[in-house]
Order: sequence, then C-alpha cells, then structure tokens
Amino acid sequence: MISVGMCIGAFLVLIIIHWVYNWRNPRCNGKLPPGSMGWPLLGETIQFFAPNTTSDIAPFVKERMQRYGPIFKTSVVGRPVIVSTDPDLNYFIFQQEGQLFQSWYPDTFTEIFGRQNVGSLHGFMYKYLKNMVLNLFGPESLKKMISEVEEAAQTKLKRWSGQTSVEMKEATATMIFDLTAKKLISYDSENSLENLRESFVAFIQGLISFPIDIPGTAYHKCLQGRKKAMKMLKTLLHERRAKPRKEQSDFFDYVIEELQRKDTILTEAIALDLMFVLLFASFETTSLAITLAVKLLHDHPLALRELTEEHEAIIRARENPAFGLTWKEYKSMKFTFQVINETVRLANIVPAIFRKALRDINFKGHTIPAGWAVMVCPPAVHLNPDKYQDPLDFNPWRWEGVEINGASRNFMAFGGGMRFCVGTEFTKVQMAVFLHSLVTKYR
Ligand code: HEM
Repeated sequence: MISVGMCIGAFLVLIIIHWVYNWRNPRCNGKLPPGSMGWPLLGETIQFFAPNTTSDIAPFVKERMQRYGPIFKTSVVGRPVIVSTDPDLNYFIFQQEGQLFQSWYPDTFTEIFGRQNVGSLHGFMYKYLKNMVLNLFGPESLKKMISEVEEAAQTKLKRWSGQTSVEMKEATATMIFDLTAKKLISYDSENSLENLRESFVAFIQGLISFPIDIPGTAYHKCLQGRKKAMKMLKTLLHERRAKPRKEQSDFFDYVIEELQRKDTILTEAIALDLMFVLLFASFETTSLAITLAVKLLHDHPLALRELTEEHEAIIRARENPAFGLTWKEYKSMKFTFQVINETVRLANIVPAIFRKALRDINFKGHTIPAGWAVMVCPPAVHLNPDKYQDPLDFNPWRWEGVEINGASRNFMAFGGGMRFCVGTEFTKVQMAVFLHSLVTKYR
C-alpha cells in the first residue's frame, strides 16, 4: 500500500518537475532571448506590476536589461513575452506592422477599451477608422479648432488665477476632456445632468494594475467606470439617432450619417468603442504632458525665459496684439516644440507598446516565436545615456536642429510606423496653446 502511494507521489513530483521545466524552457525553433519565465502560471507578473515612483526606466525592465541585455524574455499574466529595449528591434517591429507583427494588447486592456477598439482592429476596418479619426484631429480640423483651444486655456487660467491652489493634472484633464467631449459628442459638462468625466477618474491606475476584477481593486473601479461611460455614450447616441440634426457639427453626427448608409462597415458597437478610446486617449495623456511641462519649466528658469520670449515675440509681430493665435503662429513656435518633445521624452506616458509575432522571427541572433507577445519599451530608448546625454535632465536645447515631426529609432513617445499616434498634432496644439496663454499672461 505504502509503495503504491510512494509511486503515485513520485509520479506526481515527476509531472510537476516536467511541467516547471517546460514552463521555464519554452519550445522554440531557434534561440530564445535570455530571461526568466518565472513561476508556472504566475510568471513574473507580481514583479512586473510592483508599483514604483521612479522617473527612470521601471526597475522591472532596468534590472533585466542589466542582467540579460536589451532583448529578454519573461512571462506576464500567463503569457510569454519578449521585451524589447533595443532601438533597432523596436523600429523593425513598427515597420513590420501587419506583416511580421500585429498590434495586440493584453485581455485586460481590451476589457477596458472594448474588444473592437481601434488598437485591436486590423486591415480594412482599421484603415477606415483611422481615416475617420484623422479627419477629426488632422491639421485641417485643428486649424479651425485653434481659437476654441485658446479660449478654453484662457478661461481656465483666469479661473485658476483666482484660486489659492490648483491640482494641475486634474484641472488640465477636465479642461481637455470638456474640449474633446464637445468636439466628439457636443457634450457640455456645465449644463449636463450626468457627469461623464467622473467615469474616467482613476482610469490610468486601473489600466496598469494587477488585473483582478474584485470590488476595491483599481482594475475593478476601471471596469465599472467603463460600464458607466459606455452606458452614457450609448444613451446619448440613441437620443441623437432618434432626432438627427440637419447640420453635421460633431463626430456623433458623422457616425449617425455613416450608420444610416446601407453599404457602411461601421457598427454602433465599433463607433462607441472608438468614442470611448478617443475620450480617454485625449485627456489622460495630454493632461499629464501639460502638467509635467509646467513643472519642468518652473524648475528651469532659463528654458522658461526662452519660451516666454518666443511667445512675446509672436504677439509683438501681430498687427493687433488682441487677435487670437493663428495656425501660422503655432507652426512658428520652434522652441516650444523643443520643450514639448523634451517633456514627452521624459514623461514616458506610454511605458509599453504591445505587439504579437505572426511568425517565427529571427533578429540579432534571437528568435521570437510565432504567437508570442512583444513589449516595446519606449522609456528604455528615451532614457538611454548613449543617445541622450544626462537622460534624466530637462534640456529642450538638445532638440535644436533635430527633425521632430515623426518617430525615429530614438524617439517613440507617440509610437511609430503605421500605428503612429493619430492624436499627436492635437496634443501639440493643446500644449503649445496652453503654454502660450500661460507665459504671455501669467507668472
Ligand atoms: C501626450 C499625448 C499622447 C501620447 C504620448 C500618445 C501616445 C500614443 C502611442 C505611443 C500610440 C501607439 C500605440 C501602438 O502603437 O500600439 C498611440 C496611438 C493612438 N493614439 Fe495617442 N498619444 C497621445 C495623445 C493622443 C490623443 C490626444 C489622441 C486622440 C485624439 C490619441 C489617440 C490615439 C489613437 C486613436 C491611437 C491608436 C492608433 C492606431 O492604432 O493606429 N492619442 N498614442
């Protein structure tokens, strides 16, 4: 009896050892990058989500870069992942979108942003949505919006100047949210019974948190927020569909017209997911960038002085100083764009960009197996001392004479390749206009 028990015990131990061995040494038709797959099922999930307050590369990534080099393997939330901090591999990944790699985000992201959000769509549907967004936030549309952006900044700054203190991140987030919500769905926070913005509170904490959906967790709050916001957006869309407006004036009008067309590929669910992503992406990212820019300028008087001079010169050159900002003036803000680039380099608002390998891929002696997730890590590129001298220093002058309009091997704050951020110019307009209003009217 005892020997049968011992045999079963030994057999179980063998199975467990075999399982652990296979987990730690995944199959691959080549040579996997170095790294650890952690414990079975759990992988390195706990280490990955460990909170940190550093403005440097996250300790999870930095420690592994030092141990294994710029490309390493790990396992997070039950998935094998290749982490890339290598500028060449990152660039290659962006260029190969839809061919060797494809945009892919963990289930937790798709739960929050919707299964049919623009980041998870591919091919024809993706191109269709991208065009829709570019129409909305492209230069032609922004040219018309610049006075609205200026008015919003001026109104808020005036209001804040009468207060003893302002929580900048929250206040700028509300400012941008109101502006975007107005453009997308003609939502007016001041005259609305329900508070749409409230559903988006604490969203970013939930997004980068351990994905357990139980009451009290940041992830749970985030999912609840999504449910509430989606319900509101759906109700608004239905109300509008019942009473379509004659003149197209916001994104909802455009969507309603599209949905009425017989040959359209757009569905209500896709339009609502897109609306949700745009609202989130616009206010949460840009408010962080504006807040950090203000802090950095406050801490760097020389940069603040040069910025102020640039903006005062713009006003001096005007026929009438009381006129509002023009697109031409915006485009002439050379030093401002250097400040913006330097701020988003340091802010690393998007700390990870995810893709999936569609085939086995060999790169610099490593193999990335088909089906594995790939995590591009922009902070590792932006804070690389070989490319940026004293990388943690705020130095807008380092961008002097550098082409800063797109992505490159060493700058990917807005992503790169086909999926380059469609809101880049919108962000820049908001930041530039806000800084213009701030430095020309306030101290
Ligand atoms: C500081 C501000 C911003 C930063 C740092 C930022 C960053 C990024 C990054 C890194 C990506 C690439 C994601 C990927 O490749 O998977 C991206 C994509 C995207 N961004 Fe932004 N973004 C910002 C502002 C905005 C704004 C204001 C909007 C909306 C108007 C927006 C809408 C989007 C959308 C819709 C995509 C998906 C594009 C696609 O899949 O082709 N972003 N953004």
